[in-house]
Amino acid sequence: MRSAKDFFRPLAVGAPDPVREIPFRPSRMIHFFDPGNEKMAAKVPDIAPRVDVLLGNLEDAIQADRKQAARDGLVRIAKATDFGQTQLWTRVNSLDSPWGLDDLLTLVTEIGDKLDVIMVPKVEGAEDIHYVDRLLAQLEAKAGLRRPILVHALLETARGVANVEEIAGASPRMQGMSLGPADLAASRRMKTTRVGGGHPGYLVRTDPVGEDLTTGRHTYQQDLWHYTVARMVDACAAHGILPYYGPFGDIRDTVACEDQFRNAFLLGCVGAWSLHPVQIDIARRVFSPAPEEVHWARKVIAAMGDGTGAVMIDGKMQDDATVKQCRVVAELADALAARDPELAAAYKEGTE
Ligand SMILES: CC(C)(COP(=O)(O)OP(=O)(O)OC[C@H]1O[C@@H](n2cnc3c(N)ncnc32)[C@H](O)[C@@H]1OP(=O)(O)O)[C@@H](O)C(=O)NCCC(=O)NCCSC(=O)C[C@](C)(O)C(=O)O
Ligand SMILES: [Mg+2]
Repeated sequence: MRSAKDFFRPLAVGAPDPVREIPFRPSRMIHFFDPGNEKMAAKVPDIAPRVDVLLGNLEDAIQADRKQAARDGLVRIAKATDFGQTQLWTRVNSLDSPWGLDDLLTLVTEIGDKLDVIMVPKVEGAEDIHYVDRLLAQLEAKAGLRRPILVHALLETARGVANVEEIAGASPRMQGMSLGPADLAASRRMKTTRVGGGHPGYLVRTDPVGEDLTTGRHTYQQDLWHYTVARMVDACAAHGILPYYGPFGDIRDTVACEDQFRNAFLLGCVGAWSLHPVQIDIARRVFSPAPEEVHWARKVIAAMGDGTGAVMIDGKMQDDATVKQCRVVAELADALAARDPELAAAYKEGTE
């Protein structure tokens, strides 16, 4: 482990200084697209202003013989597009694949000035982040980049989950983490065949009434991802980085997608992935606090003065801890309002 004194030193001569804090930028939806797919690529100019993050995916879901086309497509699109306030991310191929090294070499050299974050899949431990950290520093120096590219880890192996805290703290570049439920399920030998979401077999049942075991007993489906998301949220919060729910593969089931996203939002995640245009507005709705919540939070903050003591508002006790929760909601609302004029108006209404 590096000494605390060296932690914020560049890892290559001429590389930009690492950031000391991860800036909070709205990232309610990380919209995935295949940069080698002409139909999807053609939609980029329309989609870019509607999403917080646009991610050119090079890894899974891109066929082996289309990897080069996807990489070249991303370079072309990044050079030709003005993304405005929208962040540009990529997911490179895994570090043990035949493509991961060339992805990093090409992208940092060609479009490093446009890329905000590189998502690294199948991160197993701090050693994977250390490898990427040094390589990025070398490439940034070579390309003459002025700001460091940040790194996002995909938590999708059992070993990655076991090492989640050390991954979160492995480098000042660590921007955040997403849950990768499909690979994680396989790695854990879970018996699901889905990409995220629940399963009807994972449930609890109410106790029997009398001798009859079969009737009058309600079942409640449980959240398969609660444990992992909660661990990821704690690891991220402890290291000042941002947690995200990942993909929801049942594109048609917009209702369950919204539920899964909302669970993650309530637990502390700042966003989720959209795999299809239909999921963009779901993520926007879920990861933007409701105007009533924002108005309530501001009311509590105003009533709590210097933030200490206890007061009663609408029959509910408020104190030093509730005002902190309210600040989380109000600060998120301010950050989102600065990006989204419709939200700014909704958050303002009723407060004047
Ligand atoms: C699901 C698919 C095949 C359905 O694609 P489709 O063409 O069958 O759907 P559609 O409803 O017919 O599409 C309508 C229109 O929207 C376009 N379109 C469709 N999707 C997009 C998009 N994302 N961005 C931009 N445009 C899109 C599509 O091209 C079409 O255009 P058209 O009207 O001109 O014909 C398609 O949406 C897709 O490929 N999405 C991305 C999939 C992806 O990135 N998967 C990897 C992430 S999940 C993952 O990796 C797991 C993880 C984390 O690693 C782990 O848990 O382990
Ligand atoms: Mg995966």
